[in-house]
Amino acid sequence: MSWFGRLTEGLSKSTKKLANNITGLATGTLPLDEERLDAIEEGLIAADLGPRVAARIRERLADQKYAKGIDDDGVRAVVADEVAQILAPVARPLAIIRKPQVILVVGVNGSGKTTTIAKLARLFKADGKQVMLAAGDTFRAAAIAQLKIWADRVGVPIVAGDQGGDAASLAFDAVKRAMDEGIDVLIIDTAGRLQNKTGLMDELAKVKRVIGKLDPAAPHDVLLVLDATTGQNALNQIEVFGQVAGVTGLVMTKLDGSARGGMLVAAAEKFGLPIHAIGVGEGMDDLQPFTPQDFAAALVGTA
Ligand SMILES: Nc1nc2c(ncn2[C@@H]2O[C@H](COP(=O)(O)OP(=O)(O)OP(=O)(O)O)[C@@H](O)[C@H]2O)c(=O)[nH]1
Repeated sequence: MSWFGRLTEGLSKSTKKLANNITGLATGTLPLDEERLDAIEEGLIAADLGPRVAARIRERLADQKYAKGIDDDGVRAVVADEVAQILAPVARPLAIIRKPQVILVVGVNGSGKTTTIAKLARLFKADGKQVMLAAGDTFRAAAIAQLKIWADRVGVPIVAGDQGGDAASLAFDAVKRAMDEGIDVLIIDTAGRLQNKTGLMDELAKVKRVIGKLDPAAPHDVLLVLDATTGQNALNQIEVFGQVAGVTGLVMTKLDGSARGGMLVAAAEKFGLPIHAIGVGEGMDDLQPFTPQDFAAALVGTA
């Protein structure tokens, strides 16, 4: 199946929810009165697009241009167009422009961090880059073991230590090795214990400080992996990790398991952070960069 096909299929729960919320509110040739505009705005909020995006769309629908009336397809077209406009500045693949480019990957446990690292490694490798992984979640033995399995499957080297080891010194060793071995992209996993915010903050700050000794500009990217099924909670995570780790970009996983895909639009509008890739399934090919128009058309069902 094509990426667009997988995107459409993956987003189907979110599309259905959005359609249910805004269909039948603009029938006939009547102008959109306040009541209908209210209902559409509420429907968009209930589909997780967030109050600010909903208000923007309402404003456009209330525009004089539509005074003669608009039908459901017309409403959908406006929603899709606005969504595409909001996503346009943030839908950006992660560009590899340094050598080595050091990417720190953060996020709570279970968000899809490990598999995202593997999928990104595969994408970069397919692009001809030399990729290396570092098992920086030294807190859990399972995280180290999992990342080793993925490194093996993707066919890239990995720097790993023992459980309980110092994440910063492991990251330092990995950056050093990447420099010595002419690696293009180093992807460093990190622990995701959000429940212990101070510990996490200290650890991430130390990792950044220590690798900064080898390359003051490193890490060049701090990627936050978010689980779309967590809805509003994902927005909170952007705030918390933004403060703790200085997030530079997002990857949103599990859009296929969620009816809350509208949240990606809310996140884009609220934070303006680049969204480098989205995940719409468990398969290795199910994580990809995306185009705003395709995402909007798939989400709103105008494709
Ligand atoms: N349906 C679906 N599942 C996904 C997606 N991305 C990741 N997963 C699954 O989510 C589960 C958790 O992913 P991991 O990569 O292990 O998550 P993690 O954040 O590293 O979790 P821990 O290793 O437990 O910290 C796995 O079963 C993945 O296959 C996605 O886009 N869609």
